[in-house]
Amino acid sequence: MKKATVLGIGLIGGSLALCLKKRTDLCVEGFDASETTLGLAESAGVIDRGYTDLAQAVEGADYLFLAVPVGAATDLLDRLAELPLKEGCIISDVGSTKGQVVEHAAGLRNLGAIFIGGHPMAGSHQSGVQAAHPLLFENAYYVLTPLPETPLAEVQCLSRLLTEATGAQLVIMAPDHHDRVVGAISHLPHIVASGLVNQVSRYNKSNEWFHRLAAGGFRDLTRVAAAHPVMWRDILLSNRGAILELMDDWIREMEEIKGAVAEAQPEEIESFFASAKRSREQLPDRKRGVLAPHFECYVDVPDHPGVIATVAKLLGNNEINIKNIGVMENREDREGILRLVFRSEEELVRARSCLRREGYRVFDLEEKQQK
Ligand SMILES: NC(=O)c1ccc[n+]([C@@H]2O[C@H](COP(=O)([O-])OP(=O)(O)OC[C@H]3O[C@@H](n4cnc5c(N)ncnc54)[C@H](O)[C@@H]3O)[C@@H](O)[C@H]2O)c1
Ligand SMILES: O=C(O)C(=O)C[C@]1(C(=O)O)C=C[C@@H](O)C=C1
Repeated sequence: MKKATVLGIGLIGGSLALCLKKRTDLCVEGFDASETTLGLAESAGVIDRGYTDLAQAVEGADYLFLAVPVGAATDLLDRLAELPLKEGCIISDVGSTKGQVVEHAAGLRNLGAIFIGGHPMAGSHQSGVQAAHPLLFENAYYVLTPLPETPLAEVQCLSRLLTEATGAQLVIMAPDHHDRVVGAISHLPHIVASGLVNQVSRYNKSNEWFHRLAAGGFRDLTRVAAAHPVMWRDILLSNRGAILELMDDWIREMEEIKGAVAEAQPEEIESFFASAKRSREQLPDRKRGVLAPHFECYVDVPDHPGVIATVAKLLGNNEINIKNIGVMENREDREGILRLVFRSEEELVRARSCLRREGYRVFDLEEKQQK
């Protein structure tokens, strides 16, 4: 039996381990600095076996996946280069930045394995193995960043394994291209969200109404600011070049709108919002992509345990099979939204009317985006 070892069994490593365990016939082992994490992961069936000893964890492995904060990934690669890895072993990672780790791996003479950078474009503000989920990467993009000299056979082999295990859509990109694009759509927005939270929190120290009145808009806009500070520290430190350029552009963008407000220019202000509205509405809908499940609906549900089972049972009793079920997390402290996917339009139509009969509010994708 072939073996994959995931190094770092947190949100992403745990989710990947679950994917590999559920959808491939690999033996899936784990390495983590925390014994408690390994114990949790073993007892929840996330990994077959866990180790705090790196040499034991990677011995005989056909695949290694580094899923630690990006600052720790380069150290781990150095340690791996000192160990006898299995001939032909493929090493990948899941880090949010690619330039630094890919360059570091290429510079390691004795790595004794093929390194191919990777980054699943799905995640959450949560962390730790408790938040791991086998459907986390379903339909998401999953970027691989091989170098021109990386053997094609290994890229194809890794790509096939990840497609089968995660249900994600694999794409190939150059590391620096990845870092600029992801810098703009993930890293800069994270800085802006955290900056907003810090600014309001300073005001709140002398007047508690700032936090009390923080409603849907502020909460939706800043959800990601609750993420793990170490992970984000490492992301910023490993993508400094791209992030500094993006921050300059952001400051210019703010200066422009500040100027329009200062000069009381209604047309400029309106055009600032109008162009943002147009672009926001044109953002591609991932769920309508190549892997698109077309027969889906969304359901408002109260945020209490057992609600997924209740909905699944109701549909099951009416002989409607759910192909996929997921909880959307974008509305903190309010009722949740379940996303239900069916195999046919006929099942979708019957599910809608069955749920509505029971008093659930059911809506489609466009309505969900307006919420
Ligand atoms: N969270 C997201 O949304 C997201 C999405 C895509 C990619 N990523 C990337 O995935 C990686 C992991 O992020 P996460 O959210 O799963 O973090 P996490 O905090 O949930 O998990 C990290 C795990 O690594 C372990 N660990 C840390 N340093 C270690 C070391 N030196 N040796 C052994 N174990 C170590 C921790 O004990 C923990 O179990 C990061 O590189 C991050 O950039 C995160
Ligand atoms: O959804 C979130 O909470 C995330 O922060 C996920 C997110 C992102 O910014 O989109 C965060 C970092 C990863 O590298 C990839 C995905």
